[in-house]
Amino acid sequence: MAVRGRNVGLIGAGQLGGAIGAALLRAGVVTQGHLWVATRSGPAGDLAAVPGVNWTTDVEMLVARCEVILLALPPAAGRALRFAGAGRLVVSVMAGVRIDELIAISGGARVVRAMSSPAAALGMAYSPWCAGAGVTEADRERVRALFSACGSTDEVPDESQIDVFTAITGPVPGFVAAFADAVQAYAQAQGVAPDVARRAVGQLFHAAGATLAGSERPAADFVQEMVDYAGTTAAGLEALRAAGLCEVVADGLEAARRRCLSIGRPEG
Ligand SMILES: NC(=O)C1=CN([C@@H]2O[C@H](COP(=O)(O)OP(=O)(O)OC[C@H]3O[C@@H](n4cnc5c(N)ncnc54)[C@H](O)[C@@H]3O)[C@@H](O)[C@H]2O)C=CC1
Ligand SMILES: O=C(O)[C@@H]1CCC=N1
Repeated sequence: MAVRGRNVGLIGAGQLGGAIGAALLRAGVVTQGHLWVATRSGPAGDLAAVPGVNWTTDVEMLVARCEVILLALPPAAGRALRFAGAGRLVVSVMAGVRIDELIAISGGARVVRAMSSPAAALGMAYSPWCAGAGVTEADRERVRALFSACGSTDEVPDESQIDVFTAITGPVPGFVAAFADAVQAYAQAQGVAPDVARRAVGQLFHAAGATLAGSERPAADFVQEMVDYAGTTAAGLEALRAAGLCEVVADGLEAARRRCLSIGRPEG
């Protein structure tokens, strides 16, 4: 295993860091006793209940002991951080913090800018990543091992794509919850009881997610099949297209992507 037996340091154990830490331990990518976690105030979140985690508030001590450092702090706190990370693999999941900033934070060149999501706790996150120039092939294997424990993962060639994925796959349930809420509100407006509407929407998105995730086919194929079927759903899909669904979704995701460029910065 590319990471097994090595000390891994996690800075930040909140919504995302806690989910990633739990995923690494559950998958055995990091063995008990080899996970060091730094927070502002010691043991925190779900990880606090996990045996064998080494807790600290001393980032430098964590860095001194660990070969791989995961940064899961808020962007502003991350940008303010400095540690002696030269010679270590540093992997960040902080929104908007660029590779050049990670080099300044860590003092090293083996930096990876990534994105993940709290779905890592379920082993269902999507974790894209972009490697800085100092990252070796062995480092790439370690990054794949870390993020395979969280769900699925891809290396991308251009770090600007990490902003795109911060918008799309960072939040879970994220924008899908907004669509589900609209569906539930429609059902309730038609007289369906809230608990029935909620159960129906939960099952719908569970089944739809499993269908889409279990196929290599583009989602457009599934849409076209329903249009070609020319039944009730086709009428609804035509109405959604006419109302500009794709454009509205793109506008929302673009607003989130643009926010990546400013979040946690003095002007942001
Ligand atoms: N929550 C989410 O759904 C997602 C979050 N992210 C990114 O993950 C990062 C963490 O976000 P969350 O987990 O939601 O934040 P959070 O607020 O839930 O947790 C932040 C953690 O960082 C620790 N921390 C803050 N400053 C620190 C410092 N100076 N030294 C050591 N520890 C420090 C806190 O003690 C806490 O454990 C952010 O950069 C965010 O953009 C990315 C994708 C999804
Ligand atoms: O909304 C946020 O800022 C964080 C980063 C991506 C998902 N959640």
